Amino acid sequence: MTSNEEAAGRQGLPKIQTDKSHDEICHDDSVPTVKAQTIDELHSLQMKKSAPSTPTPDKTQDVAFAPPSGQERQKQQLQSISASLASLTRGYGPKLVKGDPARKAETAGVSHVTQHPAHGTPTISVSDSSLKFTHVLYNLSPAELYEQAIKYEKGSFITSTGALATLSGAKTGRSPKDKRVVKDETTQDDLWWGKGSPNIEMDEQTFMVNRERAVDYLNSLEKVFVNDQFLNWDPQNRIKVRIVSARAYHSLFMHNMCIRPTPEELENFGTPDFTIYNAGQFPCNRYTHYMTSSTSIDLNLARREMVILGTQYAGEMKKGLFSVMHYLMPKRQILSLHSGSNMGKDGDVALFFGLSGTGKTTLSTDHNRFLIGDDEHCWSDTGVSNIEGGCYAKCIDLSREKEPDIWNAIKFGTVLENVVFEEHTREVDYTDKSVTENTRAAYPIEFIPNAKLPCVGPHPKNVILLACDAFGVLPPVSKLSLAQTMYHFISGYTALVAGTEDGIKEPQATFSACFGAAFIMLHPTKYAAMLAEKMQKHGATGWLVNTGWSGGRYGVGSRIKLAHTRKIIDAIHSGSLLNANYKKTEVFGLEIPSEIEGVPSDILDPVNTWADKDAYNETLLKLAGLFKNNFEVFVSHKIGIDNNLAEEILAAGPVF
Ligand SMILES: Nc1ncnc2c1ncn2[C@@H]1O[C@H](COP(=O)(O)OP(=O)(O)OP(=O)(O)O)[C@@H](O)[C@H]1O
Ligand SMILES: O=C([O-])CC(=O)C(=O)O
Ligand SMILES: [Ca+2]
Ligand SMILES: [Mn+2]
Repeated sequence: MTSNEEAAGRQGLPKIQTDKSHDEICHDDSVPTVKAQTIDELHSLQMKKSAPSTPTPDKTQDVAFAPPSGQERQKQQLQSISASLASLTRGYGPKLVKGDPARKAETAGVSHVTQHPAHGTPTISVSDSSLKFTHVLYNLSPAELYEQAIKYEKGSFITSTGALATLSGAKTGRSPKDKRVVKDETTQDDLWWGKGSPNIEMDEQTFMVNRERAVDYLNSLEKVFVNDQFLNWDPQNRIKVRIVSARAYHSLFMHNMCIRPTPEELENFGTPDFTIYNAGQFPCNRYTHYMTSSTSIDLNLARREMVILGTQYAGEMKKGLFSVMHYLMPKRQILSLHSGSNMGKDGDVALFFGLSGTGKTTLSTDHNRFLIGDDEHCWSDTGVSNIEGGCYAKCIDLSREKEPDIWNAIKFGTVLENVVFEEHTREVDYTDKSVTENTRAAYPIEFIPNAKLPCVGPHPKNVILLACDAFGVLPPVSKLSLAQTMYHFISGYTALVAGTEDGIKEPQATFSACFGAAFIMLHPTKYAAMLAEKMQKHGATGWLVNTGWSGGRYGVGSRIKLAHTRKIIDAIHSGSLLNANYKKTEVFGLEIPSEIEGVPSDILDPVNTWADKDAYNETLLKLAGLFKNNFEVFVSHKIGIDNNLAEEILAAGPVF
């Protein structure tokens, strides 16, 4: 107190007198006090250490047969991660310690591992990197990842519904032109290369240069996130993946998108089958051979590794792993598919194929059916299995009324990418495209109330091909012959409307083989042949559903109402559409129904909805021409199904 204040006090308020006449001690409240003597002790009481999830070995057991102790297992785990992060020139990995570097008290007692060169002589540190420790944040929980993101990553906020809003940085979509695949003796013959292929080659040496760059970057950090998780719900064909990343956002994204191991599964995880090094904040070196920008997404199938430099868009990890599955699964006679999948109460399964934005997630998330998965599946001899453990929904113009299950899934634990929210209330404005049109929500599949867990189902009954036709000439629904299904599957038509692929802003017709050419590794006809064989064997019916324009092309007509598309899909699922009356359209030769419950009949034949019939015919022929041009490369290609079908497929395209 200053003397002025003292003076003011003396003049103003009366001096407080404490009554010391009573003997009792004065308590400021009546509740019992905490058991801690110091603040640090109090804080140490707040958090319980996680209990070990497997019993500690019985001391009386023979030591040789005893499972490793908790400490031993921790050490093995760190050794495995250190090996993952090893620089290939130095031959050994970084010194690791588990836990958050900000919580010194917690990490101090944890054992650390150093891996020295094989010859075993004591090493004299010749580089600064071998003097430092890297903290490993291993399979953190969503709550822990939220804290990491909010504390350390600019642009991380909790929205009013509890989701974690994040920014993916300069890239808000995938960069297919920056994808590279190592061409070696094996992949040279196995993979699809050249015109139309997504696999742009790089050599082994260049891969190593980029790998070293990513690993050095990650090792230079104080801490890295490591996720050990699974892909594929089919237990016989499960793949173990490790994701090393620098951002809590990336770790939470993959926590949601891959299958989450139980504590027991995690303890017995062992060596991963595939590892991603995500150094997305750090660019590749543009002077490196094969590099055409600062972004590089590199896949090395022989080493079972992927390196990401120069893009923080999390979808690269998801779709990078999907590419890997597109290689590994067909080797086992299992078909990998860019499709959603759901199942009715009677066990009828539907697949939803389609390029980005055509409705796989929206239409497979159906309140009346069980969701198996929204984007990536396998079709094996035993049925369908989801590759992933979560969904990745487009959020632009999301509404509670039209997509209630997706709306409700955006809660605590969900990653919300690139959305705009109100500064104070943190309410998200889903119509706002200020950051990007490709706003996304990534959530665990359990967030959908009627998810089918485990995410597997029997053989599909319906195969629905979705196309968002910006020309407005494809019918809202057509029933396909097997040959037509193959023709449209190989064509993979849509008109891209939004910017999922970086740089595409204006709508434009796209053909992408197997409805996902960006991710396939083998020639499209290999997947098509497998699909034909499976559909034939299990008696599945193919459908083409236009979720795009009606009443004119983009700019003139409007997008088909989601409510109408849902009615069409309902009629496919129930089997009622199979028995409707059909007529064949001109040019594309598509079978279209005359009526569907809940859908205005006049929209079923697109010619009815166009005011200008000449414009309709002109546009129809234009689109048919685009189909024909696109299919030319496949005409010379032998489609490895029986010869009759191969010829039928060629004849199943537009005739004009
Ligand atoms: N008639 C319609 N049918 C389906 N979707 C529609 C329709 N009209 C508008 N939409 C909107 O189109 C978008 C479809 O996106 P969705 O997330 O389902 O794409 P996707 O096929 O899953 O793509 P990706 O592979 O990129 O995840 C949603 O935003 C949905 O609200
Ligand atoms: O990969 C992405 O960014 C989103 C997606 O599902 C797709 O494009 O098919
Ligand atoms: Ca999707
Ligand atoms: Mn997709």
